[in-house]
Amino acid sequence: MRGPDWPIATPGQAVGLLGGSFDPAHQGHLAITTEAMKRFALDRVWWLVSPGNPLKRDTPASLERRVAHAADVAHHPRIDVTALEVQIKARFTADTIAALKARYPGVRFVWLMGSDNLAQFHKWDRWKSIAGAVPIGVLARPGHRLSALNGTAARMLRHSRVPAGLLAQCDPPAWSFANIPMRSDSSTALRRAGVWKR
Ligand SMILES: Nc1ncnc2c1ncn2[C@@H]1O[C@H](COP(=O)(O)OP(=O)(O)OP(=O)(O)O)[C@@H](O)[C@H]1O
Ligand SMILES: O=C(O)c1ccc[n+]([C@@H]2O[C@H](COP(=O)([O-])O)[C@@H](O)[C@H]2O)c1
Repeated sequence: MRGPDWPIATPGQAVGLLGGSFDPAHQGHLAITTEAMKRFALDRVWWLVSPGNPLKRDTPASLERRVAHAADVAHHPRIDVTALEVQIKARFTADTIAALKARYPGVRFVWLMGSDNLAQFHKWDRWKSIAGAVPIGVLARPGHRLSALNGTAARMLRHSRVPAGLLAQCDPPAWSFANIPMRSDSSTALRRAGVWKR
């Protein structure tokens, strides 16, 4: 885990950004990250442990605890666990992406999300400008495949769908859907099972 410093990326590198509450991080996060690296040809993935999802009402566990636990789960040489949105002072993804693109010119950022988030994407703040700013890699999640592919965002962006292997090199708007072996892990289930207490 990198503390308050900034992760390293050099121009031309393809860096996936997996934003999330990570309340707590789980094996599903790790699995989609390693699949995303392979399928979307990413050099690294940064986990952005968010101060709070603007669409969620519940208060998550403390950021410090979530980051520390995520760093334990993401034991991988090409994953950086960060709290960059605190450093950037951004709550909305559109602002996070704008700040990272300004700070890392020439780095090819790809926004990653599970397909549950694609189904909701049209409700995000400035979602069209996000789609115009970075390629988006979507990873299949149980129960959210068809709803995502038939949802508002997927339909409006239907002409921008590209093959997974080309995604990171495409200029946005560009998105790709990876039909990975699906995993049922979820933070909600871990909280409900009492494995993680807020
Ligand atoms: N099992 C999974 N399969 C595919 N994508 C996943 C999976 N778990 C999490 N994701 C994706 O990882 C990102 C971060 O997820 P998040 O931290 O909210 O975990 P979560 O398990 O979805 O949490 P919660 O149950 O609290 O909503 C989101 O884009 C989410 O869609
Ligand atoms: O910017 C938005 O409007 C927005 C709305 C919903 C979710 N997000 C981001 O999507 C990521 C996944 O959120 P979550 O809480 O489902 O893990 C995380 O980085 C959030 O900040 C962003």
